[in-house]
Amino acid sequence: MQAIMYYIRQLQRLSGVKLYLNLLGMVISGLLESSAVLLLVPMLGMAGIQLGGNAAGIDLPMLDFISELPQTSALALVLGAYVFIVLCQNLISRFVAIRNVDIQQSYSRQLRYEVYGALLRAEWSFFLKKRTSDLINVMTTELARVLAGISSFLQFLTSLLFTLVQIGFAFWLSPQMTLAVLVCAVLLSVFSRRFIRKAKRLGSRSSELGKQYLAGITDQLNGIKDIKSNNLEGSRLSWMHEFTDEVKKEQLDYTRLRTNSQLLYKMSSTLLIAMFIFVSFRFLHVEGPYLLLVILVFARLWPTFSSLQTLLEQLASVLPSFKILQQLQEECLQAAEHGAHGESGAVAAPMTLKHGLEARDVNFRYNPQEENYSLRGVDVVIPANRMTAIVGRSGAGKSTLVDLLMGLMQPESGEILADGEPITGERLLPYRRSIGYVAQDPFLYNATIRDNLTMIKPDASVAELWEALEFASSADFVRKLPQGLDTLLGDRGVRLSGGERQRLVLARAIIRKPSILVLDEATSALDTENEKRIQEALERLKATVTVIVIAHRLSTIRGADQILVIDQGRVIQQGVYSGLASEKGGMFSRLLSSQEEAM
Ligand SMILES: Nc1ncnc2c1ncn2[C@@H]1O[C@H](COP(=O)(O)OP(=O)(O)OP(=O)(O)O)[C@@H](O)[C@H]1O
Repeated sequence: MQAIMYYIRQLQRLSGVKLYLNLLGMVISGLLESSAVLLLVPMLGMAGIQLGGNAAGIDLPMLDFISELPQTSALALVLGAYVFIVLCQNLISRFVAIRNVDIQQSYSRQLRYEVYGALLRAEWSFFLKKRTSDLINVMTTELARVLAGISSFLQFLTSLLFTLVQIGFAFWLSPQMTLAVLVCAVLLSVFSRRFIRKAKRLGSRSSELGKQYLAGITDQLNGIKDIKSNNLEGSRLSWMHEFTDEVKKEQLDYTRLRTNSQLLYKMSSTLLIAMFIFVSFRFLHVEGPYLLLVILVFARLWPTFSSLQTLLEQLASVLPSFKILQQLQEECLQAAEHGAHGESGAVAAPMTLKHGLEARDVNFRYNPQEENYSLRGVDVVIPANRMTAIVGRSGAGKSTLVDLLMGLMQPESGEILADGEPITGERLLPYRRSIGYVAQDPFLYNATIRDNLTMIKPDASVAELWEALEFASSADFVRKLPQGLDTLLGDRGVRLSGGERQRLVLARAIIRKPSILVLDEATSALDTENEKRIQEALERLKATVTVIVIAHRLSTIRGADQILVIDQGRVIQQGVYSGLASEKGGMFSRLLSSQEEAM
């Protein structure tokens, strides 16, 4: 309940008085509906059924004048009033329904924006610990369930107010009857608490199933090539079969729960009406009109209790989603990067690296509970406007060092300095803005080539776009594409080869004219000719840009000003290509000879 209240308070802050006006509108609508029903009393009276008078305990002096009118005029008046009240009630209902959607959609927009903003502000290590599919699940399914829950909560509040109005009317018609109905309702609600507890349990199961489904299906569709080439279709289908069976069971359980609780309310209402009529008739000897009143009070009141119960069950079933969303927001807040973009989304101006980067006695491990460190006592200086290459065996710690140098993660101990100052706090984002990065697995958005490039520099001119493409040796193939810069990439557009993707990502990294360019295996998928052209371009660039490359193909780093050799998280050799190659028995010369043997 605490989690629900957290989001309701947010909604209240966002919608302010509008929310209360809407609730008031709902109450007025309820009042009008009840008074329309109340008009049945004189109408029935005119039709010869005497509900008024002492027998039924109803006194409507304000309607006495009707009986003094000629019968036709009286009937026309009553019917006209009835139509007018129903019209007003419906107009208010319509207005309230539209306002409700307005309030809920504004809040939905705000909540999505807030949660996504919190996610984007979280540091990189937060994402390393999370499954992407779990985050997608929270951003889609769980968030939608929370919004549906808020809608149920507002409906619950409205129904509650409406029920109070109905109780007021019923009390006026017959206090004893109303009290009796209320006592029965309270007894039943105590008994129905187990339905609510069960709905909550089913809600948790439903959330867990949703999470599992998204994780499974994302994993399998990402690995579809592996599935097809290894002929795993059958086993994947049986996974789907088992999973859908679980979903079916869960849905059936929830439907059973809902229908059981509805059955209980319906049967109890029928039984109670029968009992009241029997007792009134047999022992209290009351008249027919009073019996009609019993039915009227029950018929108006009992469905509102029943709908309150349904709404409570709905609310209980989405309660776990409120907790999941709140937990994610709290985790994001704890993992927020210092100086991360504020609400306005304003971006920091990039810094220019003048002297260089330094890792000072850096130790790092991904999991503080584990003994193994990915980096140990790393002490290196990376001079500005030079090319530094990082080499080593697979799993040596190259990408980890680069991630720390980019300020994506913070060392467990030691410091990363840019021009002698730690890259923490307010300096982090301006520093990160000064970096152009090309990852091992180049990522392009499902958008046009132009959009992919201008995403990094929105004000880039066409000439600048082509300059970056020339640099990355991709201008020729982009020119040949049917729509050139406006060619759509990705699932719905052109599929590029691994090498073409790498070159486009390199063009994107360079377009901002970064002060630091980080290439993590960025030319691994290129043919020799394109790789050579990029090497030459990098050679020209390094006078003005600090270039850091991770390379497996050692032939590509001959021109590097400095090579760092890493093994088991330590920097074990440092120097220029020729010097390291001549250190016999060293790791670098061993890597070199194993590559020469492989050629
Ligand atoms: N997200 C992670 N969580 C836990 N351990 C990790 C994670 N990423 C890397 N490691 C571990 O840290 C060590 C260094 O990994 P890193 O990716 O830096 O190596 P690398 O030299 O870049 O390897 P490769 O050349 O294969 O990319 C490895 O032992 C690896 O298992």
